[in-house]
Amino acid sequence: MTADTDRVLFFDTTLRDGEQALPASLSAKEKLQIALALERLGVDIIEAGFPVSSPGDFASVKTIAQSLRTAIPCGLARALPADIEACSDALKSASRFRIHTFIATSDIHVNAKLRKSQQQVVEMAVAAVKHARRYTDDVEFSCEDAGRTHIDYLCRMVEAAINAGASTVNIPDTVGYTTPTEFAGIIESLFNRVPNIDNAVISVHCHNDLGLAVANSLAAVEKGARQVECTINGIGERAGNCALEEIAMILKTRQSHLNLECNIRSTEISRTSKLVSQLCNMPVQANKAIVGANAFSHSSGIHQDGVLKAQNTYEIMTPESVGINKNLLNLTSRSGRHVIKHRLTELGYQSTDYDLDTIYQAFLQLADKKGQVYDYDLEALLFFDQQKHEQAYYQLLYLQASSGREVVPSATVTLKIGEQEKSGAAIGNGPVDAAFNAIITMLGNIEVEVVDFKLDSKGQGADALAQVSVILSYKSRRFHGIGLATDIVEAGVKALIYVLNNTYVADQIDHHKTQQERIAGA
Ligand SMILES: CC(=O)SCCNC(=O)CCNC(=O)[C@H](O)C(C)(C)COP(=O)(O)OP(=O)(O)OC[C@H]1O[C@@H](n2cnc3c(N)ncnc32)[C@H](O)[C@@H]1OP(=O)(O)O
Ligand SMILES: CC(C)C(=O)C(=O)O
Repeated sequence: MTADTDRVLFFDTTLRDGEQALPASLSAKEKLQIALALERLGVDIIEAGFPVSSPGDFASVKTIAQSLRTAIPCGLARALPADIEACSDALKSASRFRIHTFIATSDIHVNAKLRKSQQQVVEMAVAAVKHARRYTDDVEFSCEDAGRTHIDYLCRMVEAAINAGASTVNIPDTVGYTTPTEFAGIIESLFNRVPNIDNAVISVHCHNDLGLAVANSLAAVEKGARQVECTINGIGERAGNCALEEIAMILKTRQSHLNLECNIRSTEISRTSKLVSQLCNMPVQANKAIVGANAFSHSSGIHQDGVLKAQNTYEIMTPESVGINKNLLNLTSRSGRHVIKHRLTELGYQSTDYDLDTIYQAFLQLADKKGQVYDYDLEALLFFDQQKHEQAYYQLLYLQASSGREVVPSATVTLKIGEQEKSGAAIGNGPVDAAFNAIITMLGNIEVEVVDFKLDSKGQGADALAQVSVILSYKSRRFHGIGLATDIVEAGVKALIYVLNNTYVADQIDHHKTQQERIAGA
């Protein structure tokens, strides 16, 4: 395969380099599922495995080779006849396929690992490429650890591999050692010094040991490399490989600057990333570029306001472009009024339904306690609007409750009742009961009876808001009140105070009526 000058080929090695580093191996069915997803994503070449390594890998490379329609299947082989033959056997049912053979070229690897001379390694490389060419025209040769290889020897290797028939020559930064300028320099030197370089596509395969895999791949592409080897979510040996989604979105987002194209259908990125993450049991960090849970979410008021006014203030690409439905505006204590209003509008509330400042203050208090505030929290705040009792007759000033195994539950409560402050303490069969007993004792000769108490969780998880609903019997009538808090005891006490205020208001109305009747009767 040859590359257009302005097109970068995507060689995905999720199933080979990525799979090497998994905590548990993938089943053949899972590998096929990933291969088909990669094809749908628009990957040009899929490295499906290392056929000589095990019967299982051989079989799964074979199945993938039989199943792909547009992507070219590829297998990896050391510069050894048996590896190359296994590769060819696994791939040969495909109408076209690539054999990828490699040998290390850095002094460290040649001397310490291969224990051969440079001349022997060149000879092995040439023999391997020629051997692979017996089975296919599409042969890729890699100079393992090229990033740490002396440039003169690297030029010699690349020239020899191309002469032997390699149509793609890959320059791996196997241990992620180089910096972008250095790596760009290596690629530039190869283009300047290798006489037959135009007869092959130059590829790069960068590892992420220093977090530079994507930067190094981009630097190489800017110097003329036209194939990038990458993996979904950047998985791979040690710190992983160049992340496909990142390099693809760089090419797309900065197209006018780079003038390069690729076949990747970016709207498939999110789906493919999730599939690989799930099947490989490799969670994606939230702040990972492109596919992290936070990649298209905004959490601070100034950003949220900006994005609501014009999305491109804080988004250089749209979530839709990578297959994500829409951005997320997280409600936290760093959020501002604009986003609260926006979210309430989305939830169907009109600005006349609430007082924004009041809701915002309640939201901040909750956000400081909870961190993230969800839609259901916001609706609960709006609906129950605890603030309306701020000037009420009964107000909660202090609450402390204790309970536990082998502990007698007790509570201390301070209330403002009219103009007076009153405190009380009591025990109960639980902390809520103790707090209720403390309050009811403080009421003196006002006789109330709790006839119903219901506890509900507003939201999911252990940090959900507690919502308590209390029905009180007072003067043969029933009164209802609701309380909402992150703390169950506080929610209960708030509900009781709410309902006590209702009884107080009822008394006032009765008193007013009696007075009116007296005036009318006089
Ligand atoms: C940079 C990379 O990611 S390269 C790919 C790495 N991936 C893998 O290794 C996964 C698949 N590997 C395997 O299943 C096994 O390692 C096998 C089947 C390939 C080999 O297994 P074994 O024969 O038991 O050898 P082992 O893995 O212990 O050692 C590797 C041997 O290959 C040699 N070797 C390493 N690379 C090459 C190469 N490119 N060409 C020829 N020989 C090589 C080593 O020098 C060593 O040889 P020695 O036994 O003469 O010392
Ligand atoms: C086999 C080669 C391409 C490799 O995986 C590496 O050098 O990291």
